[in-house]
Amino acid sequence: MTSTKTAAIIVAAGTGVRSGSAVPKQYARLGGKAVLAHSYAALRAHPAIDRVIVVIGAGQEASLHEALGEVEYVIGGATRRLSVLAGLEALTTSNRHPGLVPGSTVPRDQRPESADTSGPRDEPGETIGVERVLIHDAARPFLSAAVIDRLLAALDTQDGAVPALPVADTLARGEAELGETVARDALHRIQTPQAFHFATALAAHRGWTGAEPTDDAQMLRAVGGRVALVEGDPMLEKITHPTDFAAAESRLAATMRSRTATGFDVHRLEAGEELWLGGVLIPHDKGLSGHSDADVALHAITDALLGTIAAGDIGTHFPPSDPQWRGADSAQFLQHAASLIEARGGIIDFIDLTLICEAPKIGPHRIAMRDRIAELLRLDADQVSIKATTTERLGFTGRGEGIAAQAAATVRVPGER
Ligand SMILES: Nc1ccn([C@@H]2O[C@H](COP(=O)(O)OP(=O)(O)OP(=O)(O)O)[C@@H](O)[C@H]2O)c(=O)n1
Ligand SMILES: C[C@](O)(CO)[C@H](O)COP(=O)(O)O
Repeated sequence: MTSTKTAAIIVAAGTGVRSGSAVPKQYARLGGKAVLAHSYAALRAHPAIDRVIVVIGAGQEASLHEALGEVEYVIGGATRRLSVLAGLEALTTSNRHPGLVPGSTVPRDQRPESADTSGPRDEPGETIGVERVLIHDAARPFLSAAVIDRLLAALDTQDGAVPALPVADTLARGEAELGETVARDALHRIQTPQAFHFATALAAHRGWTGAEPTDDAQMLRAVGGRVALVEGDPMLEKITHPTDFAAAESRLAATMRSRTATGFDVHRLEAGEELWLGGVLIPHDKGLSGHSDADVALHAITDALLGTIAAGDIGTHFPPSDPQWRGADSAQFLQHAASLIEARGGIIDFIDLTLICEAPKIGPHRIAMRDRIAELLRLDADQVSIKATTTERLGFTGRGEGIAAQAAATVRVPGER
């Protein structure tokens, strides 16, 4: 039994018709990663949120995996409301396995049309202690911790809370001809995440019989819930139309600061060892010895990544004296460094690696290494560069006693907001 107090649902099951994007807009790239990856990272990184579930469309599993790796998800429905309901129902179960499906607590006639109900579930009616839930559009990628803080604070006294922005333009009715002007003082632009006490949100969704709502807060109000308005954020604009992507890129660029750092590592070549380089096993008469699997390339890149956020070096996080790292796969060190950057809202832009050795020849393995490093860091292949050089038979690399690697990493991290 888990004890989730505050959970988040990201609805990402839409097809994004209005965006004109070739792929559903939540999987389109923004600042080097999927739109959804920004929303997910923001919720995952918040210390008060202990469970995040993504609601995806049927058949979007591969896109989700490419964007986020292994995460908890559920299949949504034909409308945003039904997708939210699928997420809420999933939170009534304790099973957190990726691919979790909605539980049997949903009356048959209220189940999301596309929901697969064949998977694991808990007993009907069970709730597992989720007290608060944040419901967020994947299509609103730039979510700050400050907005989440304001929403959760408002839940101390209210049933729900939504981020709101004032309306700056004159508002009027009319079709082709201008009709009456609408007073804008009491109007707001409502964003997500929308925060609720879980049981209230679940009841409101399960019992909904009205016309298709545009958000969750109006469903809360329909059952008598009080919903607070908290200060929204212009960064939280939803990506809806084609021009919104360029606007989002500009907003992102304005808040991010570029950082570059380097990493350097050397390991000894010895007979009887495997040769792991760049996450690839390379046939050679000698292999590298030392910390973990001694993948000098991944170690140099890990140090470069850690350097971009001033988070020490590989030894700080994985001390060589700790026996648990003996023979370990260095891929986990690389991914740990990437996860620290992601937790700070950072984006990895580019990796450049130079291997320094007389043998083996790196050329035949360059593509495999590039693709493996890109896969581990969830980058495109053209964001990873691999070069090699000899030292003209000079020094320890020239004598074939060891291999050296130097790496540079460029990332963008959020500035002050
Ligand atoms: N059946 C649906 C429809 C929408 N959404 C999600 O709800 C959020 C807000 O909806 P919207 O911006 O309207 O997204 P789409 O429905 O994908 O866009 P469009 O209406 O242009 O097709 C998006 O993150 C979208 O993925 C969902 O989970 N399930
Ligand atoms: C939920 C929402 O983002 C709040 O502003 C909005 O209502 C979604 O509307 P859409 O028509 O589904 O994009």
